[in-house]
Amino acid sequence: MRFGERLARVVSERGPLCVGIDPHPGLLASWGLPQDASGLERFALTCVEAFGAEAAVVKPQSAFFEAHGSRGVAVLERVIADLRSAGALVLVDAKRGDIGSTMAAYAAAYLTEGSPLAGDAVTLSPYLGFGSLEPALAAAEESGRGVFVLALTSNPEGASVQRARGADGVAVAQAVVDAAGARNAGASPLGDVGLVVGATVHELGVDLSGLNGPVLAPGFGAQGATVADLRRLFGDELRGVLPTTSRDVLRHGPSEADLRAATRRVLDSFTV
Ligand SMILES: O=c1ccn([C@@H]2O[C@H](COP(=O)(O)O)[C@@H](O)[C@H]2O)c(=O)[nH]1
Repeated sequence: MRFGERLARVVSERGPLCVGIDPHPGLLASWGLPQDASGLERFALTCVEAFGAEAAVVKPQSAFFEAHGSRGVAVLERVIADLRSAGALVLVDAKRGDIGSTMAAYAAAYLTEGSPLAGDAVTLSPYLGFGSLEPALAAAEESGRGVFVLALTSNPEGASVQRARGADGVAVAQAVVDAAGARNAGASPLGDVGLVVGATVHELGVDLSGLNGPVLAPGFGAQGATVADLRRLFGDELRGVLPTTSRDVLRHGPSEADLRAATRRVLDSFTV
């Protein structure tokens, strides 16, 4: 089954929430864990136990695993496998983007069946040109996986690039939306090429009506966005919108029960 189909199914079963696993050094400290790969592993596996069977999508942030070197990457590989066994879709947040020939190697790592770093989807940066992502888009299609391409990121610095207009007058972010929509044309219920649109942005300023794909909306809690922002940006019809939060749930650890309860509270806030 394609990624868009699997996503629609798991969201209908579990609700529209993505929870991030972001093992910040400060969180390791507040959970009473050592600042090494063993602390990282304990942190991440606690998350798997707490919400791997709750959240529709879980998003390990690759940077925090890479920061621990090869042992950290080995932990990420285990986390990906364990989350998939728990029934969550795994979105590896690695924000890869490079010239096409190098993208092919990233595609082999993150989007190819049998690779230990391949979850269900990966985040990509289109700022070497959307066309440079072609090897990843092709690999995702081939293996039934998905991608989430940065369109409007949640950080304030993103606007200077993403809101800029090309010679044709079209904003860079709108061009990304349109390119993603073209890849998703005709797919049902959702295409496999999603976008990242931060819930913190002041106004949407792009037309998502032709996307026909999922939208990952980061920025809740720690970055200040609220459920009201979600409705303001995307309207009451949130089909395909996947709010994501990391620290706002993770600060409730290390108790698995408290992490699970926080996950449920956040999900309820989106669905009431
Ligand atoms: O525009 C973007 C794209 C990705 N992120 C990532 O999401 C999480 C957010 O963590 P919080 O603790 O909920 O702030 C993090 O991994 C970011 O790298 C984003 O925030 N904005």
